[in-house]
Amino acid sequence: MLIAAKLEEVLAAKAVKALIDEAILTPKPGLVDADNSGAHADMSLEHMLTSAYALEETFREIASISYLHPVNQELREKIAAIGRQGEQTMLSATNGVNTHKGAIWALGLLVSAKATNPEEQNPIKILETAGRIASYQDRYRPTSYTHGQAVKKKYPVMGAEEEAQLGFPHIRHASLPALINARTLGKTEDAARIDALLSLMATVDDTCILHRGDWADLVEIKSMANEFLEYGGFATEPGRDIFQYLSAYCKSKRLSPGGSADLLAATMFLVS
Ligand SMILES: CC(C)(COP(=O)(O)OP(=O)(O)OC[C@H]1O[C@@H](n2cnc3c(N)ncnc32)[C@H](O[C@H]2O[C@H](COP(=O)(O)OP(=O)(O)OP(=O)(O)O)[C@@H](O)[C@H]2O)[C@@H]1O)[C@@H](O)C(=O)NCCC(=O)NCCS
Ligand SMILES: Nc1ncnc2[nH]cnc12
Repeated sequence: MLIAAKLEEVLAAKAVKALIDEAILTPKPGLVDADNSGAHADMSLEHMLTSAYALEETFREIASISYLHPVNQELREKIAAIGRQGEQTMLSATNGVNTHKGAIWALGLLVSAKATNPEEQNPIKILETAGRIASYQDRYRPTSYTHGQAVKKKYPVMGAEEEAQLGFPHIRHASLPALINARTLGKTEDAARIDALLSLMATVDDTCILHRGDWADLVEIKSMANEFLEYGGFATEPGRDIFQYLSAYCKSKRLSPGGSADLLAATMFLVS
């Protein structure tokens, strides 16, 4: 078994690598990538990378506090405090740009889950443990109103919180199988990751999309992402065409699938 100090380093490095791999994956519809900033006027690749590196200490602290810790209310509240501090670290590093709030949440929970039982290798079990941790009430949660809360008042959707509490169903049923299938089919790693991202965009009720856009936008984006996958992705001309159309749609309407991007990073953390 890895000793605690080494485990902290390994898990924090893996979480940061997942954030970097997600940021540099190119092309991505509506998201910041190595070519452009997608639907974002205030965010660049530099913001994403600076934020990722700044968060290493946050993930290390989460791993350290979670090491062999029982899954209980105390653990939930300890990592919530570190996660909230991590959000401040992110905002300081990016001059106030919200690059990774959802990713701190998802990856923070996965780092914690893995550290509670370092022997566990099965991604599904790690997701289940993360779901159990997320299901304890966070009694010190600030009362401030978030975009996710505003969206959930308007539409009957699950946001980032429910996604985690249910053990990340979209990772289990969409991105993890999509990534593994694409690798098995011999696709390049970038093509496999793009398939995984689009499998999330085809299914996730992304509160980032619903906050900037509306229900019709979410339906349209899901439908185009589905078509991309059905056409065989970048391997076919109709697949490439629909990807261009989806990217143009997101950019012209300022729509960003930030929640799907976070879940892709979480997927890569599990099966790097
Ligand atoms: C419980 C929390 C998840 C808070 O949840 P809530 O829904 O209240 O909070 P939000 O502020 O809306 O943030 C949730 C972020 O999660 C991502 N996301 C969205 N939809 C989903 C989904 N269906 N499944 C999974 N993840 C999802 C998304 O993050 C990305 O988008 C961010 C930018 O989004 P947004 O704020 O809307 O846009 P801005 O650019 O800021 O504004 P505009 O320009 O549009 O005006 C970006 O950061 C991506 O990461 C959502 O934003 C949880 O966060 C919490 O309580 N944390 C406290 C600490 C804690 O307990 N930690 C424990 C583990 S560390
Ligand atoms: N690549 C990306 N672009 C914009 N928002 C994001 N949130 C997480 N990853 C992102």
